Amino acid sequence: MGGPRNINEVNSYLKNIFLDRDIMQLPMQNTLGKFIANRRTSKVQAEYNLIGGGSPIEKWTRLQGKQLIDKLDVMSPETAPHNYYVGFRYNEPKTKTALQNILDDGVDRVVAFSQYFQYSCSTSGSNFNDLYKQQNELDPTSSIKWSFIDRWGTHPLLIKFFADSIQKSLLKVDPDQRDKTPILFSAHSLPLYVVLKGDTYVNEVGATVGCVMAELRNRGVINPYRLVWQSEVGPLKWLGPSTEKVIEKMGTSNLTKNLVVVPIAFSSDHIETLFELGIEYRELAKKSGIDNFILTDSPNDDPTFIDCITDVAFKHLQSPNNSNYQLTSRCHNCVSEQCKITKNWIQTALSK
Ligand SMILES: C=CC1=C(C)c2cc3[nH]c(cc4nc(cc5[nH]c(cc1n2)c(C)c5CCC(=O)O)C(CCC(=O)O)=C4C)c(C)c3C=C
Ligand SMILES: [Fe+2]
Ligand SMILES: [Fe+2]
Repeated sequence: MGGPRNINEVNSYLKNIFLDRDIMQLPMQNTLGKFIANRRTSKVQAEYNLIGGGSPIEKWTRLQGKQLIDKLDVMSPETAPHNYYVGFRYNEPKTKTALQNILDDGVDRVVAFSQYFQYSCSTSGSNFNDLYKQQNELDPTSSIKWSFIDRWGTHPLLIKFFADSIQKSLLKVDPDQRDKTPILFSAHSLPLYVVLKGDTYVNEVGATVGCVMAELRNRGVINPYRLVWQSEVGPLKWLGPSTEKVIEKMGTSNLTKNLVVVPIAFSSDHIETLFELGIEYRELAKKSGIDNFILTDSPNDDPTFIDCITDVAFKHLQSPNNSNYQLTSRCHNCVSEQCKITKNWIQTALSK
């Protein structure tokens, strides 16, 4: 996704999002997309101001990349030296910039590693579509051997990371209330038409939650849990129940005074965790009667998480075709010509 590095980049960042037909299809997209972006700019700028004046997503992604390659050099000397390049979708450093750097460095073997754990056409799919377009333009003779890591939402170390951080958070609840405290898994929502088209994201987020809860049950944790959806934006209908409404109701109906909230679909901190959950919903919870609102840490540079991405990359390098039969299959009702072209390219790239 990427994020604005300062508030002057917010408007162009939002325009890039709302003009991308892979993330949102609007009538008269060129006009309506720009209109929504312009109308949203000052509100979003104020939110970025509250989290330090820009998104920390690049800082975290670079820290993750650096630690990943250092570990890989030791674990997989036969594929060393490893390097990492950051390719964001809506702000610099974009995929085009990353690819230009890759070509300038004379690299001939690249793994496109999506940092979304769960696959959606609106996120990883949009990035792979953009990657196809950029490589077609900058490297038309295909000097690079590509392979792809598209989803890893049930990796055992990812599950361990979330289970550990939930257990750590539950310790912040009084022992007599601890077992009753609800665990609220919150993921970025999708417009309903994307879900109905057959996008696999919702199922994949459910699978992550299922594995985390199975791990916690194994450890004797008996708390109730729910999966809820955050960050709706624009005029479409979105998948619910919404994180905001569930928090409010849990508080006003006196269901609980303690709540553990787990951002389950983000690999690092940014506006959706730091502002929306950490500031906006924390205040809402307080107003609604929830005194103890506990937000679990994002993966960022947590050692278990770094071990997780390293293991995902390591196993992939040993067997690069691992998960790609799923990647080359299309949504049941996908009508995007670009998805078809990209998936054909991926199939061809893999058989090279
Ligand atoms: C799993 C992650 C994400 C999904 C799924 C997703 C879908 C999605 N997002 C929008 C629109 C916006 N997203 C915005 C910010 C944003 N989104 C994600 C992740 C997912 N989006 C992240 C990590 C971020 C934050 C980036 C940062 O701060 O560094 C924004 C901009 C902020 C705002 O205006 O609130 C928009 C807009 C749509 C339409 C969509 C599904 C189709
Ligand atoms: Fe988003
Ligand atoms: Fe698709």
